[in-house]
Amino acid sequence: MIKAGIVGGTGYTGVELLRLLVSHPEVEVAQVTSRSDAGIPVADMFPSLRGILGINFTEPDPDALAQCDVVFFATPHGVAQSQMPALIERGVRVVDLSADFRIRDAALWAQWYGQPHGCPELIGQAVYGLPERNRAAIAEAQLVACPGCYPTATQLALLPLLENNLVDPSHLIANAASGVSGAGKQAKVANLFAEVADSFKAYASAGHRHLPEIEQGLRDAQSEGQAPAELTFVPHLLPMIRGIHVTAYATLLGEPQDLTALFAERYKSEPFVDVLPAGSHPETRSVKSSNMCRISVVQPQGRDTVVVMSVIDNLTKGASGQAVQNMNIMFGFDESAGLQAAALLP
Ligand SMILES: NC(=O)C1=CN([C@@H]2O[C@H](COP(=O)(O)OP(=O)(O)OC[C@H]3O[C@@H](n4cnc5c(N)ncnc54)[C@H](OP(=O)(O)O)[C@@H]3O)[C@@H](O)[C@H]2O)C=CC1
Ligand SMILES: CC(=O)N[C@@H](CCC(=O)OP(=O)(O)O)C(=O)O
Repeated sequence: MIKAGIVGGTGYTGVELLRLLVSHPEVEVAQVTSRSDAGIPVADMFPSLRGILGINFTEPDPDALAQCDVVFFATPHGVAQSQMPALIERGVRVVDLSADFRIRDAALWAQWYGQPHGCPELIGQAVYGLPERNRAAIAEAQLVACPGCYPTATQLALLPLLENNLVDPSHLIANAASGVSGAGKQAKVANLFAEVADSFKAYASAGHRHLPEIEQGLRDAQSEGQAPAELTFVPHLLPMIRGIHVTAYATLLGEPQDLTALFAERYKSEPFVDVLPAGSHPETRSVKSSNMCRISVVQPQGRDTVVVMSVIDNLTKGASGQAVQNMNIMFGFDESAGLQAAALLP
């Protein structure tokens, strides 16, 4: 058994980590932090954990967290940058769910996140935690930067096309839609029930902070000599709690081929990517509370366009489930340990 700590245990990704880790066969949840609720039993805030987890929230304290084998940061951007170095120094392995270490260029990070990077010296150590691309490096890493929710769904939809140089990389498009839990638990008028429950809108269409992260991942997958991947990315807010649906569009180069078969071959050994039969339309409810990404590929007849749809749960494969998957890889556990549950339907 390893001891795990969670910094930011009261938020949406924090409680999703708790849900997954309390039934993980190799993990004891040893510390769960909250500055606002320190001293309160975790199960008082989350009654679904009554009788399952008997510890209290604590203040984030590096000395106490350093007793853990792994610490998850489920905190807003900027927090891991300041609190993580004390743990890295002491040999603790860290899985960061925030965007702090996802982008390799500190200046680019500062530009999109509106603040200077607080710990540029650790960026080079961080491994981008998309197992479908970086499994071997994740296994060796001390610091894993989990991908964002939109970047997970979008990259899994487009990577096979770019890895095989099958599409024009300079005109990629992704329309994405997320449930409201993607915005986190902190109170904001824009996320009130009456503001979101009966409406649908795009946001950040001129440039969302996930764009540089997605383009970095897509460019890493390209072979040398190709024009760098450029994406038009438009996120939308869906009137539901959890789930992401991405529809990606690209222009095919070369002769037509069976792209569903190509995607199925690419992901055949992946425990958490399911390529659906051609003509399917993946539904967010088919992945709700599960770590699965479901993908379908459409080739409209007589066109040189390919459309790829992908769905994930933003809190599971888009955040905490992928964080647990990364921990499993880092510690040599079965990659699916604690993650086998099927989706909640309907
Ligand atoms: N929601 C989602 O779908 C996804 C979120 N993420 C990322 O994961 C991270 C967490 O997101 P989410 O759970 O939604 O956020 P929430 O706002 O729901 O929760 C944030 C948590 O961090 C704690 N916290 C805030 N400031 C500090 C601080 N300075 N030091 C220590 N703890 C702090 C809060 O507790 P307290 O204030 O009591 O200490 C709270 O528990 C974010 O970086 C987010 O962008 C990634 C993928 C998807
Ligand atoms: C609906 C909503 O607001 N979604 C968030 C993205 C989700 C998220 O938390 O982003 P990270 O994965 O980078 O942490 C947003 O658009 O900023």
